[in-house]
Amino acid sequence: METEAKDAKVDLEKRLKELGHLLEDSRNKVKVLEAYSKSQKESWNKKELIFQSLAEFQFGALQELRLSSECIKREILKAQKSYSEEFNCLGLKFKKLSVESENYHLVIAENRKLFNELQDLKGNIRVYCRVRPLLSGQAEKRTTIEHIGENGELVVGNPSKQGKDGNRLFRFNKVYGPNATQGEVFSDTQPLIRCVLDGYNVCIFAYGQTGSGKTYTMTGPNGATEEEWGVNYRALNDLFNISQNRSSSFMYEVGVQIIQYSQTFVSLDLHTLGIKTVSQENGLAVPDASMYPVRSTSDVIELMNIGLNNRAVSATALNERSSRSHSVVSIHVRGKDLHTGTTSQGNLHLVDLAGSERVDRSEVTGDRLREAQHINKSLSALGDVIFALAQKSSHVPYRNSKLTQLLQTSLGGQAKTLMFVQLNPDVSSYSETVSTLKFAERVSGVELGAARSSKEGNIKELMEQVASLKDTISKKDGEIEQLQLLKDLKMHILSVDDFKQQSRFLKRSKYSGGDINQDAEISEYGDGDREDRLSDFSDGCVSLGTEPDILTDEGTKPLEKSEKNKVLSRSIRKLGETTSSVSRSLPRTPSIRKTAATNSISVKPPRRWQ
Ligand SMILES: Nc1ncnc2c1ncn2[C@@H]1O[C@H](COP(=O)(O)OP(=O)(O)OP(=O)(O)O)[C@@H](O)[C@H]1O
Repeated sequence: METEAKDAKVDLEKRLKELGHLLEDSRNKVKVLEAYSKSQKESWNKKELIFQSLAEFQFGALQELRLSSECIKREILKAQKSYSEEFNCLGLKFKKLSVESENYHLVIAENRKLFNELQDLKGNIRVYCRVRPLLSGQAEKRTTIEHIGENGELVVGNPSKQGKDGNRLFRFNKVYGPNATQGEVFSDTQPLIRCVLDGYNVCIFAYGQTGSGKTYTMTGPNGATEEEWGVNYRALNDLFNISQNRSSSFMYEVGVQIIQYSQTFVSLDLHTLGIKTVSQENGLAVPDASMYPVRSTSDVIELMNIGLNNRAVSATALNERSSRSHSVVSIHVRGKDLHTGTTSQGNLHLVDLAGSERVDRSEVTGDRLREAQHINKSLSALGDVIFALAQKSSHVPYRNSKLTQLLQTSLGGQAKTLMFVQLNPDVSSYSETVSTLKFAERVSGVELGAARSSKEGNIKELMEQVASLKDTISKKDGEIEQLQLLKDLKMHILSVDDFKQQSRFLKRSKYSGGDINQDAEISEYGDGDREDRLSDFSDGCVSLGTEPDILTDEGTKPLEKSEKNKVLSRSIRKLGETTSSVSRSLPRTPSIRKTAATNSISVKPPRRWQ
């Protein structure tokens, strides 16, 4: 038992020791845990502080946000208010605009008419003279041109006579010196292009000795840049640009015809002249006389280039690239007014004539000589045709020729014609220069007789026309004022209608215990006053669009129909007087007639042209 007790004691001591170790371990663990929890606590405290400051910061930011959102709300309300005010204002302006736009088309039509009249006043044949510069090979030579005036004067000096005795003065509508650019030359032609779109025929010729710059003026130099473009390209560009700008009110169809009068035609008699194209003669792929629909300048240029490349050209001693044929580019424009449905047809003919030449100087022989003689013959025939037509002679030579027919349309009163007279300033060309100028002087002299008399001799007639134009403008102003008044009346009547309704409502509310002051306020606008104002308007005006009731002194009851009609007819009569006096005072203009069979429009020229 003692042994057992000893063993048990040893066991117990052993266990005690183990327990002591365990206790020690636990104490250590407790210490570690305490340290850990302390550090955790510290970190939590730190985090708490951070959160707190963050929360404070966010709270502050929130406050700021709230303030700014209130500010924004206020701003939005303000903006909304100002928007609605602006919308109201815009609405009013829009109303005004819509009224004005109704008159816009009338004003545009009037403007077009006045523009064409202005062109008429300038005469239906204009002759512009262009002196080309001396070319590099001619730089040493002397010029025959002594003076170019601002108003179309040109003085040419005879190189074989000394001093002023050899000088000769010519007068044209305009003379361009050697430094004139292609753009400057076109600027005076430009107004005529608009006429084509307004249904007129316009014919632009270039005439002059070989090598004097006809092709340069009409087309430009070979491979021309946009700056160097001649009248043809610029005219087409303008034509398409203007038609594009008018596309909201007009629809245009443009067709092009290119006719090359080849050199052989002159050997046929001009009597039997048919349109012969190079293609028909040489089997080349060039446009014939049929019409090609086109949509843009480049379409036309493409066609013209094909024509140009195949134009009969050859070198003479005077021009290394001389045109041996007449070239006519005809642009046919059919327009339709989208508002009225009326149609019009205008044509633009661009004619580059073959150069005239003195056979001995151009050193041509054989076939070329025959050709030159034919060209000269055809140009002198052209002169005869122009004079016969311009002088309204009953005997027009070469009546059946296409060129004569073209000229007939151009000079016969329905068209505006422009002739570029080209000059080579070189002294050796003096005699050709003088004969060209004499030809041009005859052309401008014959037909411009009328135009010039309106410019110089008949200043009185011109003054009268200007005065009547001014009169028309002031009448138009009056009309606009009337229209404005009508608009005001309409607005006024609408507000009176509102007022009527309001008044009825308030009267009703008076009996049902409405505000007496309000009624007193209403009666201040008394019916008599309203009637006065209305009768002021109804005397001078007629209603636009929907017809408002015309009020009697009861204010609410419309006038009897007959009475109303009386007021209206009085107003219409008054307005009619204004418009008829406007139309009476309008100067003579081409009248547009609708032909029943074709439903197309023919433009009757003013009498001065016939
Ligand atoms: N205003 C100008 N500025 C510069 N060069 C010009 C001008 N006018 C003509 N020329 C030049 O003069 C030469 C002859 O011009 P162009 O071929 O146009 O004459 P043309 O009258 O058409 O001749 P033709 O009747 O023989 O065809 C060309 O080399 C052309 O480039």
